[in-house]
Amino acid sequence: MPHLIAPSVLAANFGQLDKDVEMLNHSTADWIHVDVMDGRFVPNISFGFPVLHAINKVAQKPLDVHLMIEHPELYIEQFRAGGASVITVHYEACPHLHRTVEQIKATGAQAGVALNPHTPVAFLSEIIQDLDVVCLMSVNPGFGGQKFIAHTYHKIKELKALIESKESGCLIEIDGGVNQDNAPLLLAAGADVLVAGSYVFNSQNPAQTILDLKQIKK
Ligand SMILES: O=C(CO)[C@H](O)[C@H](O)COP(=O)(O)O
Repeated sequence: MPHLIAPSVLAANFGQLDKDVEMLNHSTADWIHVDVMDGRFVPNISFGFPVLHAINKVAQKPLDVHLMIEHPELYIEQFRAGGASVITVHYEACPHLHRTVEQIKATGAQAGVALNPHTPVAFLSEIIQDLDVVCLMSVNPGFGGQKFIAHTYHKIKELKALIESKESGCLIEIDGGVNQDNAPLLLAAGADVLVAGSYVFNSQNPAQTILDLKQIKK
């Protein structure tokens, strides 16, 4: 399967979010990654429902909604109603992860689970068959523009082995500090979806940058 590119609108220009989403519509981006932060699970606050609705009005690509929030189970249906196609919750925020994953799937959305950099891949061994996406955080969540953490490569390999051993069809998504230098190595290690925020939106030509990431050979 060709890899997917999911630009993160956390790094978009807020004065022209609608124009940036229009640009993504006409680009080779596959998904639009929306980071939701609550100021509790992570030390930053980003989008809530009104912004998600505004993005969804313009977006013609699936919205990949990443919930960096405590108690995500309280809001799953609202995020789905706001246009989320993929809903990703954090392993570290979900004591009843199986129930929360079932709740996401019951809405018709694809279910993702994100792991912080320090969380072992093996913690997903009993739920990997139920997941559509595993998002490996390659920075500590909360902010765009951080430095990529290199031990992500070995987590990708471990996750790939777990997915194969359990015959799961889930995708491996990498989020944080992705750029043209590390993207080929991430894909070679087994990544399927690359989230990129500042690398795309701070570039001279974001659509071309997305195309360049898309055209990397595995
Ligand atoms: O939200 C994030 C961390 O919580 C991500 O880093 C963001 O989705 C991507 O931004 P960047 O490519 O600038 O790291």
